[in-house]
Amino acid sequence: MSAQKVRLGVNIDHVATIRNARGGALPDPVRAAHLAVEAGADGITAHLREDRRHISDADIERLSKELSVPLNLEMAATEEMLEIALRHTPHAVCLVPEKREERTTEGGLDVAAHHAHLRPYIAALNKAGCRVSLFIEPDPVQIAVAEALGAAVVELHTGTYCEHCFAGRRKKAAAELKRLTVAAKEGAQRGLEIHAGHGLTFDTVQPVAAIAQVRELNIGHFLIGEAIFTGLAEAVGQMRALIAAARAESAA
Ligand SMILES: CC(=O)[C@@H](O)[C@H](O)COP(=O)(O)O
Ligand SMILES: NCC(=O)COP(=O)(O)O
Repeated sequence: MSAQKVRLGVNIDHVATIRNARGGALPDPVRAAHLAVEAGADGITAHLREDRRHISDADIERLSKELSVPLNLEMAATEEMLEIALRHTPHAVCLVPEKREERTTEGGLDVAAHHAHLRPYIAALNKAGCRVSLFIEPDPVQIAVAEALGAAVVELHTGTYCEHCFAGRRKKAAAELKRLTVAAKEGAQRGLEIHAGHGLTFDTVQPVAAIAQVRELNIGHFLIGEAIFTGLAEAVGQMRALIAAARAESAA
């Protein structure tokens, strides 16, 4: 059986984190985006946070104008962000939960709890031609609600799986991987496109890439960190190769 390709979306947020540490223009996250594309990224992901701690409005404007690959704009489901998304109409909008005091995204968006707010919000994005993705936990209720809300895509949160891996909690990691696998199957059966991401590294990516229904992985923090040591092109190329190998092996 031939393996279907898993797209790699490179998240460039943390190039902007380094830039913002000094308040100037360097390093330029848009330059990193172009480099990632040259190295084989199929798309670019950028999270415009309410507090603008990394990606800025100007970055989104430049990415929207300059990219030759799809832009996946991650954002909280606020009125301010809706206005920005409708102005730029990126290829995809991924709705994520956001807390100002968190260090990073701590889990999936509870689409079941927020369905009344999300229904018209997603409809407005769909109407504008944006492909709506919901960043959720690998949970059957969340999957069912995502479908009912009219999202085209769910991005399954892999952060818990990665944390268990790093801490050496092998049984818990295996259980979380199972949850991801079951959720991916359930989502695909409901007609949703399955993406996954958060916290993935060279060591954790392959079991997730091997899940048959996964079509796209979004990876950022690790790749930008690895780029310090090997360069971004090498880091992206190595990640691409690991994903392709895992996919080929699972299809064999
Ligand atoms: C939603 C998500 O997983 C990404 O946005 C990622 O977390 C990078 O952004 P932060 O590091 O600011 O959370
Ligand atoms: N949605 C996940 C993403 O874009 C990248 O997350 P991370 O690799 O920076 O943790």
